Amino acid sequence: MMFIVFEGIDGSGKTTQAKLLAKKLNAFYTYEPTDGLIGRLIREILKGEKKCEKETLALMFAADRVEHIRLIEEKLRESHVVCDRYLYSSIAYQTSQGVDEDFILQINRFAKKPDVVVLLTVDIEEGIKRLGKEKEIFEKERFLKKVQNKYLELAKKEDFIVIDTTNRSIDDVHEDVLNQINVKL
Ligand SMILES: Nc1ncnc2c1ncn2[C@@H]1O[C@H](COP(=O)(O)OP(=O)(O)OP(=O)(O)O)[C@@H](O)[C@H]1O
Ligand SMILES: Cc1cn([C@H]2C[C@H](O)[C@@H](COP(=O)(O)O)O2)c(=O)[nH]c1=O
Repeated sequence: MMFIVFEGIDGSGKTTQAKLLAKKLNAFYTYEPTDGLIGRLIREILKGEKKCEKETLALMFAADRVEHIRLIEEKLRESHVVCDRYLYSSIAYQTSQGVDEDFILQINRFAKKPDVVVLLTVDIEEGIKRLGKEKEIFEKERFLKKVQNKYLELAKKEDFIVIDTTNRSIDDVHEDVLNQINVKL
């Protein structure tokens, strides 16, 4: 069974594409931050309702992931798993916040390596337009530019599938995802 991860900046189309792929493969769809105890607290911080140090937030994402990996491993016994954000979100977003990369890698050293990572990119302005009005703390143009650059750096090192979604329909991107995943397998 395959563990497939979707990554990309806010508004790049991850949730849309991860759900379409999961449906196509009859796979289990899941996401981070999770709906668990720690994931719910993280979402309050992302909305700006609560505040903490950036290192504390990095630790919370890692703790949420520890819990999540149990579920992923259980599901992988019976089906493919498609995960909307994972470890690479921590590397891209938390280093862009100024957290030390080695610290992030250390606290995530338990993380199971995915079989395939699909990085969706988008023109930053288009991505922000797709998100509508309610903004979370990371949904700012300059910050997302930095995050996308970090993702592209990781993509080269880790051999991700990279698909640009700018000015492309959801169906067109979905076709591309299917074709590129087939090539990888
Ligand atoms: N290729 C596309 N063209 C136009 N709109 C799109 C495209 N893909 C997704 N959208 C729309 O953009 C919005 C955000 O999409 P989606 O939730 O999939 O992005 P995301 O990357 O998961 O965002 P976030 O990280 O903020 O959750 C949705 O309204 C979705 O329908
Ligand atoms: C897993 C993870 C997520 N983030 C950030 C990225 C996004 O801005 C939000 C999650 O929002 P989404 O709309 O559900 O995609 O959290 C992060 O900074 N670090 C992480 O590890």
